[in-house]
Amino acid sequence: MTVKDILDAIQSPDTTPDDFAALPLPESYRAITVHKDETDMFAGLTTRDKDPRKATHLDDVPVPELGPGEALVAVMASSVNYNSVWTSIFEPLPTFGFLERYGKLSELTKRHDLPYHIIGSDLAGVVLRTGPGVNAWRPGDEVVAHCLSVELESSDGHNDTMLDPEQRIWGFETNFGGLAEIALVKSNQLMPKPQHLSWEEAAAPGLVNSTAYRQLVSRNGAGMKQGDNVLIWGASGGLGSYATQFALAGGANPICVVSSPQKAEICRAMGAEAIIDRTAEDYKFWKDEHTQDPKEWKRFGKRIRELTGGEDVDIVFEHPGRETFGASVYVTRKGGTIVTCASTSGYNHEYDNRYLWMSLKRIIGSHFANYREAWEANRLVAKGKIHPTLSKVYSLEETGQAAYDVHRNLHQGKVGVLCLAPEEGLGVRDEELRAKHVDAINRFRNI
Ligand SMILES: C/C=C/C(=O)SCCNC(=O)CCNC(=O)[C@H](O)C(C)(C)COP(=O)(O)OP(=O)(O)OC[C@H]1O[C@@H](n2cnc3c(N)ncnc32)[C@H](O)[C@@H]1OP(=O)(O)O
Ligand SMILES: NC(=O)C1=CN([C@@H]2O[C@H](COP(=O)(O)OP(=O)(O)OC[C@H]3O[C@@H](n4cnc5c(N)ncnc54)[C@H](OP(=O)(O)O)[C@@H]3O)[C@@H](O)[C@H]2O)C=CC1
Repeated sequence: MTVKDILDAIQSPDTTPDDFAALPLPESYRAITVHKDETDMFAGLTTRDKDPRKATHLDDVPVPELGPGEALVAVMASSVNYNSVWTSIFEPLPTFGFLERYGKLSELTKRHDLPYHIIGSDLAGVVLRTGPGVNAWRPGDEVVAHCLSVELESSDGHNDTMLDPEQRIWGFETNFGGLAEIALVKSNQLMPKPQHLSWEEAAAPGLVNSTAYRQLVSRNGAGMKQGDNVLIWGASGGLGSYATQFALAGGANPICVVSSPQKAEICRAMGAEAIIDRTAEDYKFWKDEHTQDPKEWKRFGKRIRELTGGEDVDIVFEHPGRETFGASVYVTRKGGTIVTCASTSGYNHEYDNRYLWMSLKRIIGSHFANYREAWEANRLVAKGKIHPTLSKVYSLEETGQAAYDVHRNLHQGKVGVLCLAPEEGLGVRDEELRAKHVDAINRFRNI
């Protein structure tokens, strides 16, 4: 039995759930990994010069043992997220420390502590096997997986599963991730695959869509409402392309920050009107490595007021971090919210706290999404209200290049990866819904 037999079963319209359940598992499968004995390979290089193409490998790995509450999924397609960039440049920490810590939790979690880390936090595919105690899913189900892994043995996580002390991001802080032909997930990561999308389209939104939903829409995040002015950094990037769609679909007014006319055009095509090209307008929030320039914050704020008819922003959707955070705090309106989920340009932020406390602003930390939030975000995709922002698709062998593109900000929206799927465009089950939205689905393609 090889993965090819699994692919044949998936591609045959006659395969029944019982047939899937009876398929023997292969001994090994191909997966994108980083290696524990290579975590020092970039010593002395700047972050920019660390090259994911050098650290990622395509390895044959054994199929992991399936535990209670878990599922093995045949991965048709995945996508590159920035967390895989972090893993593959070993910043801010090598992810093997996370695997070691997880491995200490129980006999079963020891499986994750390996000298290789199979990365990737998105997938679209087909359930192959479910472990004891899984009743909601069965072999043959076409699924996507969100990336929240929780144990939920402590009471702490039972109001909001993101607060579980054993909360981890699958494929980043756990092993057996989605950039592979087979993945191991907990069954409470599974969600129905949107039927009008191909495998690679369905795999693209997952992580960023769920994150943007919690960060911007959910009451656990900024709780955006109709009419809010929302400043969105990187508005055509991974997170930003979903934040922009949520703002527009929710009756808010996105102010989209991008770095090229091409990206400005994509935002316009999504329906945004207020757009700032940060490169053309040449904002320099930092005079040097240690000193910010409040005059530049003010120039940026004036530009926002020009675009909004004199209003300041209710919400800033933050993730660039150190480079932009001072400006983000400054331009937020009295009583407004800065909601942050990342620090791409540096995690030691500086801002003038007078503008925070005197104007009663709030900074909210947000991280991924709980199952319910991920489910709601996926439901919006399945209903054709939010669309994938897939621009380019790579083969599994080319994942290093795909991660390099994201690291160097050469990409638009999301970058997809074909795992078992032999070509793009497969897996669409609802042609009618697709036809209704096909232009929006293809908006980011090949630009
Ligand atoms: C979905 C996609 C998401 C993304 O893309 S996010 C972007 C990518 N992710 C990242 O860049 C994050 C990477 N993660 C990290 O950098 C680290 O993960 C953290 C800095 C977040 C945490 O570091 P750590 O070393 O795991 O945690 P500590 O809090 O420093 O814990 C170490 C020891 O310190 C103890 N400790 C924690 N809080 C306190 C406290 N308040 N007072 C005293 N001690 C404390 C702990 O218990 C533990 O102890 P003991 O080593 O003995 O187990
Ligand atoms: N905590 C969580 O749950 C999550 C955290 N993240 C983190 O969020 C960050 C962004 O992820 P994602 O959106 O997928 O990445 P992308 O690279 O796809 O998009 C980010 C965009 O931000 C803009 N940007 C980058 N650097 C700067 C800067 N210095 N100043 C202003 N704008 C900048 C760029 O847009 P442009 O050049 O057009 O301005 C870029 O396209 C990453 O660090 C990632 O790890 C992501 C998902 C979940």
